Amino acid sequence: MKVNLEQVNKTFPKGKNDSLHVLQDIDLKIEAGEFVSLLGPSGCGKSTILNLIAGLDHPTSGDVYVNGQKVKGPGTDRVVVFQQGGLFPWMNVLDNVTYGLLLKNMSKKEAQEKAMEGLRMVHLGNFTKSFPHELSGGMKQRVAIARSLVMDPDVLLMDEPFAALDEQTRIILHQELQEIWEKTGKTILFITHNIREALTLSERVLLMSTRPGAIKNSFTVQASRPRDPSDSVLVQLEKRVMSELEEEMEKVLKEEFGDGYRLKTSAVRDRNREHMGDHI
Ligand SMILES: Nc1ncnc2c1ncn2[C@@H]1O[C@H](COP(=O)(O)OP(=O)(O)OP(=O)(O)O)[C@@H](O)[C@H]1O
Repeated sequence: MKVNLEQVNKTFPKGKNDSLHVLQDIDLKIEAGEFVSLLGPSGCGKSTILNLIAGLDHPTSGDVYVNGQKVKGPGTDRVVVFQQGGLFPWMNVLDNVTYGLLLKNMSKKEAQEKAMEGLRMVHLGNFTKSFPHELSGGMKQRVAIARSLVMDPDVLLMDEPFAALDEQTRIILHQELQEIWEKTGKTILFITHNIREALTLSERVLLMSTRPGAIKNSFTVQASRPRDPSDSVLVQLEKRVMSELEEEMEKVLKEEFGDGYRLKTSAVRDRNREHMGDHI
């Protein structure tokens, strides 16, 4: 077992005397080499789970294990790729990717060779001297992915890494990430709001219920790769996931707008398609 959460609860303090129960009794297992997506309505605690695995925060109760070891803080066995790649603007692409390796006391020559390998994997071998401001959003995220991969983490944690990108770029990055996953066999936990994105990329999609977040259902995606969104397996699965996600979204909206609120059932579907460049 690569990642294991056992009965994890997380509560944040809210104001002086109140608290917010964000995660409830989360049991989550990810096998070595698995690509798992975490899908759920806004605020259900997806990023909180990722932060707990990354060791950026601690559970209120329950335990988080990576490689059988209890997570006590951040470690080089786990790397996070965020929505904004967080590149150093004053460093060129090669230096950005080399940076973490030099911190591991690798020689400059070896670090640069490894960085070049990572950059070639994301097809940016010709952009080593460019600075982040000279790159498109998609290229910046590819540098961020290369920077994470060269650290050779056991687990790659991706928190909506493509959410800020345009549709075409996102589709290209989906292809690249699938290739990277197949080539490296990394264990990946990928957070997204987007059903199609989750189904295109993952072997397993975990659907979370609204706050306090719990794992509501797990869907195994058995479509062949490279994935084609029109594959009948994916289309059928998308419908099932969508109807369950709609239930959760309706709960969130009722909380926000009052009990009389009814979600138009097409709204989630249209939003997902719009996100994925499918303007039907
Ligand atoms: N450090 C914190 N202190 C207080 N509340 C927090 C903290 N971090 C997250 N929360 C709250 O916990 C809830 C879950 O947040 P989280 O970011 O994990 O949700 P999410 O499912 O990733 O949401 P989204 O999809 O909108 O990014 C939210 O209501 C958020 O406001």
